[in-house]
Amino acid sequence: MENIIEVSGLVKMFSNQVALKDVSFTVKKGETFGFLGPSGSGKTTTIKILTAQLAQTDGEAIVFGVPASKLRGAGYRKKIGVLTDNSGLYVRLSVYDNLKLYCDLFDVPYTRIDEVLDMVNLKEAKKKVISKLSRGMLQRVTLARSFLHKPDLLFLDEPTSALDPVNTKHIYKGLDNLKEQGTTIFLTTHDMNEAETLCDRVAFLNEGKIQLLDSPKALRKKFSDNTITVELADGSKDIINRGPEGAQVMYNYMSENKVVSIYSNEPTLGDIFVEVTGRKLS
Ligand SMILES: Nc1ncnc2c1ncn2[C@@H]1O[C@H](COP(=O)(O)OP(=O)(O)OP(=O)(O)O)[C@@H](O)[C@H]1O
Repeated sequence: MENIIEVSGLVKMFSNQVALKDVSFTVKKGETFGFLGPSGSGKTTTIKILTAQLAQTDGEAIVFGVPASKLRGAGYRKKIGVLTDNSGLYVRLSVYDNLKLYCDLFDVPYTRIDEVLDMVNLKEAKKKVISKLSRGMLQRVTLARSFLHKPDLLFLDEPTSALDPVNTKHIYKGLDNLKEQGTTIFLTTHDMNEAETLCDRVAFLNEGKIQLLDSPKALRKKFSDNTITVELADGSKDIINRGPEGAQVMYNYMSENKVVSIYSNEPTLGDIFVEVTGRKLS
């Protein structure tokens, strides 16, 4: 499968401080790639390098087959969408008028505005002035703007950090839609459920390096202790091993009608991150 992003040996220093020590990964066309790490681990710095807003100190960052630093032309601008905490919106204009400006910039018909506002559940606020929006509403307008022009590659830096669960779910549906249309998504988040829900693969960034990279499912399997917990009718719990011995124990419980519920002890992505790095994600 074609690689849309190829990063190898990426280093970024700010004065004497190392933000990225040695980062390497690839992102395939059409995948949703989660870039996870604790605060200050270099996620935003990586997005800025990949979108030509910052120059790396060393290493390679290739996007669409060219060095990221060369992505400045109008052709590339149309292929890439970016959501960061810098909203880039005119605070005295309405939501609609802001998006109209971006339609003009990207040569997109105004009919697209209602489509993207629908995707972020914000149709009713279209006439509101930006300065009067709540933090969550502002995040949704910024998100709508980031994919207004149907980019091939979308960078989302913590897209749901200010949203309530209903809007978060709505956004997930919208992102699924974009994925179905072939958009490649590079996503940073602190929210491990979000990563599990949206991402085909996740990379754990810590201390300037990638510590793990795989699909959430493969990581959970790799770090599983191969046990399941059985909750019994008397309120007690038994942890049993998978395999023939555990099967016999399970059979006995079942035939004595003692089983209330059974669940797997696979770790969450958050558990795995803590185990590998000894650090919490937020
Ligand atoms: N312009 C800058 N000048 C100096 N240091 C910077 C600059 N930008 C980032 N840093 C430092 O680089 C490191 C990585 O920052 P970055 O913003 O990439 O982290 P992050 O993983 O995105 O964090 P968060 O999850 O809090 O957004 C931090 O130590 C930060 O202080």
